[in-house]
Amino acid sequence: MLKFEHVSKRYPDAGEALIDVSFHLQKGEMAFLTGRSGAGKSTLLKLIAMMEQCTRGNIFLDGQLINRVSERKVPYLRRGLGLIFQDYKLLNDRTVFDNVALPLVVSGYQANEVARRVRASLDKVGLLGKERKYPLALSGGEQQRVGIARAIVNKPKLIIADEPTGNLDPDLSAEVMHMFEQFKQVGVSVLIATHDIELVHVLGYRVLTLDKGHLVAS
Ligand SMILES: Nc1ncnc2c1ncn2[C@@H]1O[C@H](COP(=O)(O)OP(=O)(O)OP(=O)(O)O)[C@@H](O)[C@H]1O
Repeated sequence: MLKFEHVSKRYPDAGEALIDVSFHLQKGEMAFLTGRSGAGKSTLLKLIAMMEQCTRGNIFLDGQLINRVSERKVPYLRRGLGLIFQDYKLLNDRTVFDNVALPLVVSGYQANEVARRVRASLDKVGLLGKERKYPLALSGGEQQRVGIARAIVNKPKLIIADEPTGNLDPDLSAEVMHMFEQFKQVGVSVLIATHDIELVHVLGYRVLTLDKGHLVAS
C-alpha cells in the first residue's frame, strides 16, 4: 500500500531531515511512527501527503509513484489519502456537516451523495446527532472525531495522522485509537506519528522509529 525506497529529504539551507529511509506498509496494516522532536516524523508524513518532495529515492502509494508527480495530479492522488492533524484543522465558521462534506464538494459529488456519505462518516465516529453544530461548540475529542470523519469521507486506502491524540486526555486518546483499529479491520492502512510511547506499547502494533532522519527500527 505504501512503500518507501531509499528516501532522503534535504530542506534548502537545513540538514538532511530524512536519510535513506525504506519500509513497506501493507494493506490493512496499522503502524506507529515515533522518534524525538526533530527526528523527521512530520517530514515523512508530508512526503506521503505530497506537501513536500523527497530529494532522493521513490515513494509508492497503492502502486503509483508519488514523488515527482505533476501539480495537476496531486489533488487526484490525495483522494486516496485521509489526513488527520493534532490541531484538527477544522473551519470554525462552517458546521460539522460542511466540514466533513468539504473533500466531497471539492471532488464534485452530487448533493444527495454528499449527504449520504457525510452521514455515514459521522455515524462511524459517533457524531451523527451533531451535524448542525459548529466546531467550537464541541469538546476537543469531538472536534478530533470531526477531523477523522472528514479524513474517511472519501474512503481512503491510507490514513496518516500527525499526533492525533496530542491534545486529548488518555481516555479520549484510547477512543481515537479504537477508531483507527476499526478502519484497519476493513482494510485501510493507518500510519500514526506520535510521541505517546505508552499508548504505542499498550496497543502493540508495529513501530517505525526515526532517529535524526534515520529509520532505526521498523
Ligand atoms: N520547512 C522546513 N524547512 C527547513 N527545515 C525543516 C523544515 N521542516 C522541518 N525541518 C527540519 O527537518 C528536521 C525534521 O523535522 P520534522 O518536523 O520532520 O521532525 P518531527 O520528528 O516531526 O518533530 P516534532 O516531533 O517536533 O514535530 C528538523 O531538523 C527540522 O528543523
